[in-house]
Amino acid sequence: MHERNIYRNPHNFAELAKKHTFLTPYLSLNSNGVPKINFKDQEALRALTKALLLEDFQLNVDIPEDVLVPTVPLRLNYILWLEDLLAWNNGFEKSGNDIISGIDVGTGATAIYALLAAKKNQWRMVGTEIEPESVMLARSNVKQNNLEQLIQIIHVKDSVLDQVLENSVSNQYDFTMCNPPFFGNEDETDSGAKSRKDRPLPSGAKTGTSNELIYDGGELEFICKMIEDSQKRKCSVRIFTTMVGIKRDFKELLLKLKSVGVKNFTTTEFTQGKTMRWGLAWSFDDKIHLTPPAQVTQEFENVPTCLNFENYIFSHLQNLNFYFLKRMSCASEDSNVDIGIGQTIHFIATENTWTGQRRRRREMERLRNFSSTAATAIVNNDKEPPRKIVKLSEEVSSAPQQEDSIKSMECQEESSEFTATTLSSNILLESYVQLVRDGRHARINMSLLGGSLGKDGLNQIMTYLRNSYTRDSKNPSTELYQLLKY
Ligand SMILES: C[S@@+](CC[C@H](N)C(=O)[O-])C[C@H]1O[C@@H](n2cnc3c(N)ncnc32)[C@H](O)[C@@H]1O
Repeated sequence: MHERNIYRNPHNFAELAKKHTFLTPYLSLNSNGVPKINFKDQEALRALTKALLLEDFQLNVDIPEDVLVPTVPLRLNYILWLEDLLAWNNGFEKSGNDIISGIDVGTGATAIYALLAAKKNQWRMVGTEIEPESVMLARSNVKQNNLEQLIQIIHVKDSVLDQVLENSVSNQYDFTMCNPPFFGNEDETDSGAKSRKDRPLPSGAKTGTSNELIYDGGELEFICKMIEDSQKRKCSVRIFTTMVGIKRDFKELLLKLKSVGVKNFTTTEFTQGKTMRWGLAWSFDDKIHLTPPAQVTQEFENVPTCLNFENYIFSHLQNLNFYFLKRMSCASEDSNVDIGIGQTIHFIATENTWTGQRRRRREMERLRNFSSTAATAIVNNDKEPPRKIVKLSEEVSSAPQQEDSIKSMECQEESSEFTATTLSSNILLESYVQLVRDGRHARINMSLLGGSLGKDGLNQIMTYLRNSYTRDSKNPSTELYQLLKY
């Protein structure tokens, strides 16, 4: 189970039933006198799902008889994985009204994924569904939870992604998700040999109408169609994902991805008790992270409260002639990457201005002692990159991110003109730098986005920042240190 899944520890059914009394009739005692639920009883499963959604997500959901009863822990695993995928890409730098937006293909009568995503993360969701009855029930569940602002349920005809993405624009959706119909025909839905062997049913009761569970050709065919559709609409969605129920389907699915030109894909495992499912994610954008990006972290203790640490580090990076694409304030206690409260800077380095700094400083020191005129001449010959300490205005540190990015770029030296040619020609390093300040404790977390230097480059810059800070804190009369005091 995902490490953030709140259901990692066993449920306390007695406590749950005290608050949600409709669960009480389904409780019995095991041999140790501990309350248990019979997961093979569909009614009990339905009551448990309703109680968990109410208790943990304040979602009031109707699950009519004979429709698939979604198990909450397994569904939550998928949502948590999507959170990870988004966090590895810094949430695609959303802010304000520009919120995360996803599609749940085959949302079902309960619209469970759309409801969880909207309620837990305030993501904007479109749920697609082919069964008219399920569309009606899903809409009613959305309305009942006052989530119409965030969730739209679309009735699709015979299409997997084509119809919902028909009039979409570039990057309109951050992700798609899907729990595909599992079976190829009616016979397979009997919990007979084939289904047990290929896609073991959850150890609980078999629930769901035939139409919900069957697709001609089974999940393999459904996901292959989804992959084909994704190629046609590759610009509309950043990350396509689906659940996979039969492990051996991966072989064909990966071949299918290759056949449509996908190089960037990943798989994951979802487990809930004895039930095992898998996740498949792919993107046509090779810069999107589907696995955690390389990271380098440095902690700083006893940072003087009078020092504006974020601006201090930002100024150092600025003096290295980096290009700043964006600067964002972040306050995400709940975030997947535990970054607390602070700032994130997205930068690109196209020239190595950070190594050999100590040698340059010593050289300068020596020359200063020798003769100021001679020093100027020799330093110029040494092609010392232009240095300018920029005092950042309060406005820059607190302004909304779009303006930040422009202002940050305006703060650059003239020599750092930001052009597409420079960028594409020689990117040494592209990174997010997260700066977190908590009283006298500070943390810098750098995540690699790209560039020829890779993680080595991150380590070099972190060393440079650590050494600069150690030096400046021993000698707080330095110009930079003074300028960046509150
Ligand atoms: C296994 S159920 C998943 C339901 C729900 N998402 C869940 O996880 O509990 C698959 C759903 O996909 C729907 N479905 C089948 N073909 C579809 C299509 N082409 N487009 C959208 N939904 C489809 C079925 O009606 C069913 O509700």
